[in-house]
Amino acid sequence: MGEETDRSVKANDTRKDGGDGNHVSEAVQEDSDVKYYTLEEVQAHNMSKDTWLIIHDKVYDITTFLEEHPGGEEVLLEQAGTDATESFEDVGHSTDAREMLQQYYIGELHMNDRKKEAKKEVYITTSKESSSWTTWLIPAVAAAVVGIMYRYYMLERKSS
Ligand code: HEM
Repeated sequence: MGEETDRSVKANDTRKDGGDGNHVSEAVQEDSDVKYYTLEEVQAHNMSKDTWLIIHDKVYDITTFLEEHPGGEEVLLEQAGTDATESFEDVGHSTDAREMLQQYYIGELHMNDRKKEAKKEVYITTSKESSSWTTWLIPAVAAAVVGIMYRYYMLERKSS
């Protein structure tokens, strides 16, 4: 496994990318212990003696788990070296199964190889916008004032 260790990109190894070392971003420094693997590297581990797969952009070495998998070794080998997120989710694995994943975690899929998720629409609500209670309270108070004035006006007219 020496080869992939050498090729794998360490999160804080920015100098490799031609950086001058002065521009190491804080976000990258935070998880400097995390190991990043390219899709190509993961794909190389596609056999029963050496089985990696990707689930939700995390890389797992499940070689020792193959025989233990309640769903059988076959299904895992079919996914070996690939992104198995969809198949994993399709089965509807239990919370226990999800917790088991941690034991086999070896790193993260490199950012460049991550599937671009459909852009999530993010709505930022400011105090001027609709969620504020003032949006309905002000018209309600205005309507009540107009109603009261109208009643007074009618009473006034009747009495004169
Ligand atoms: C390391 C990753 C995986 C772990 C830790 C894992 C774990 C488990 C566990 C604990 C179960 C028993 C049922 C449950 O608790 O949900 C199970 C069942 C199963 N798994 Fe996985 N699994 C993994 C990956 C996969 C993948 C990638 C596939 C699909 C290709 C798969 C297919 C199945 C199937 C078909 C069953 C049997 C479901 C049934 O009989 O109802 N698993 N798995």
